[in-house]
Amino acid sequence: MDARRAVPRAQAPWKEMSAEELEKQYSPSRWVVRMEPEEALRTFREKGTEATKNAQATRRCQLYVPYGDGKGDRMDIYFPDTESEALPFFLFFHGGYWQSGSKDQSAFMVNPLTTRGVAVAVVDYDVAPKGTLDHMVDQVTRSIVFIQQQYPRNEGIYLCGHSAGAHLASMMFLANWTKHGGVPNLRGFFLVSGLYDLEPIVSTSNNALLLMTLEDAWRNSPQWHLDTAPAWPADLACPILVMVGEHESPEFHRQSWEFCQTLCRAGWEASFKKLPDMDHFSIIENLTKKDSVVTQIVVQTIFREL
Ligand SMILES: N[C@@H](CC(=O)c1ccccc1NC=O)C(=O)O
Repeated sequence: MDARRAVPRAQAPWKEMSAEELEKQYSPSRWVVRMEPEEALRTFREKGTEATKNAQATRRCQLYVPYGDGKGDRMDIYFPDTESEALPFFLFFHGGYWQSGSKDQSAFMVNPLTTRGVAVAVVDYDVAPKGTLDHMVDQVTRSIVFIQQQYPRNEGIYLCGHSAGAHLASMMFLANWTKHGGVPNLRGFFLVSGLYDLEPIVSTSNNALLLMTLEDAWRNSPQWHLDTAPAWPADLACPILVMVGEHESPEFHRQSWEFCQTLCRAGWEASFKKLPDMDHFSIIENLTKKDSVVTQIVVQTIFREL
């Protein structure tokens, strides 16, 4: 084999795929083994909605908190029973390919985390077609600065994103915090089933509402910009967990693995975790259970840091 051809091929297997195969690789529900795709999506929405209703009925919370002037700049904050502002904060950014999902169906982790003394903020952002990728990245940045300003005594801000939300959280490695008026006390990242190179998605049906150009995809792909990112004021030792389910497509595995390697090369303390038996949706559904592997990983990471 010609070695000069072998290298780029090995780096971008998706470039060799048919349109049909690419579409399948970037359709997470088609890789779920425990049920049919439609049922997996419906179950995920139902469990998220139920967990949110339950969280709002049982926890001390503030709903529709504005983190900016935009109509969509809203978050729900859930608190532990202890009346203190010196808490760790866990910020969750939902998935849905930047075009669906909302805070109202995403409060999966509230009960297990607030019980352990962690405040949870579930953040809304303007999904497409209303919002562009750049706007969503800006909203996520502002939501984090807002928490830092509201709770300056926090014991660490932990970001968790699922899928498209993991992408938005990972864009924070490129953020210019001084421009946004404050350096947040970021202490850890949980990147679940995320996308870090958006170029393959441009030519899939996921782009029909998003309408991102190749240039938008490039600008918003942390995989390609970590080396040249502005120096980060936060402690580089903060843990980053890059997680993916066993039952996800080879492209989702590759995206997580390669991003984790890029983070490590850039000096971050990143680790890759393939969760056995999990798929794109069950990973997050398991955050409702205090004893699940994924909840344990989150809790142990937060409390090891404190
Ligand atoms: N059309 C997608 C839906 C999807 O990917 C998704 C749905 C809910 C929450 C996260 C998702 N994925 C990425 O953001 C699928 O085939 O599964």
